[in-house]
Amino acid sequence: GFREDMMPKHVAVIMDGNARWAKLRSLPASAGHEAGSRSLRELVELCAHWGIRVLTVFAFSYDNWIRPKVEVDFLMTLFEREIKSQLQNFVREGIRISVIGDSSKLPKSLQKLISDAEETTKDNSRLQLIVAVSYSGKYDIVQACKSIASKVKDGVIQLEDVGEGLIEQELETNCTEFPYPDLLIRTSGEQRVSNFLLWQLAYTEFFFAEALWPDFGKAEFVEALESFQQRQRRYGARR
Ligand SMILES: CC(C)CCOP(=O)(O)OP(=O)(O)O
Ligand SMILES: [Mg+2]
Repeated sequence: GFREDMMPKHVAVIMDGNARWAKLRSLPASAGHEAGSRSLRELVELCAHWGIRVLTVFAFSYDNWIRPKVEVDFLMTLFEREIKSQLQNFVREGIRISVIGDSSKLPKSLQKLISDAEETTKDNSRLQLIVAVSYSGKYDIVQACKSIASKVKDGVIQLEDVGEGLIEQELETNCTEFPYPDLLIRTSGEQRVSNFLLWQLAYTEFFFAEALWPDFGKAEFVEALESFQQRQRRYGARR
């Protein structure tokens, strides 16, 4: 079993395998994404129950825009439906929702829904759910560099002010007091980062699960947490 007093503060998840899950059942990808949304609801509940402070999920990468329009449109409507249906639950449970990524490409209605949901839940402090939508880790670092460069150019900050803390403040994960995931889980057997969080994963423990995302439930999450608690994190020191 795992110890509830040694929980990771911040868990990040690359939710992968929805389409394969659907294909195995001769269903369309949309059925896989529907099933995947149920997995996410369950994981949010478990994280809140176990006192995990931040859960960051990769819901749609910037690269996913190249998918068939019918699938992208479905995912956008799924995001809207899920935010609408979960908002009161988040308010009741003390869950804050934040969205990171290039929102300019999202439907205007979804952009509005996101900013309203972020505003409505901004003071909730039990669990922060950060949903990466149209997100790219490299883009996040580029936009932070541009912001810092323009501040130096305008004399707002000096060159010697540029350090890890300033970059942390300029990245899109500046919406949380715990920007560095302790544990990254990727499902479906893939073992890569896929341009998710990059700077933030500097000392993160990785756990790769064989389960397809719709099949990732409590038992699979417990297995990842137990593995995490076996790890001896050294941050560069000798054993
Ligand atoms: C959009 C993203 C959460 C979808 C994850 O599942 P997927 O569509 O990549 O599924 P496959 O890896 O099985 O193709
Ligand atoms: Mg995939």
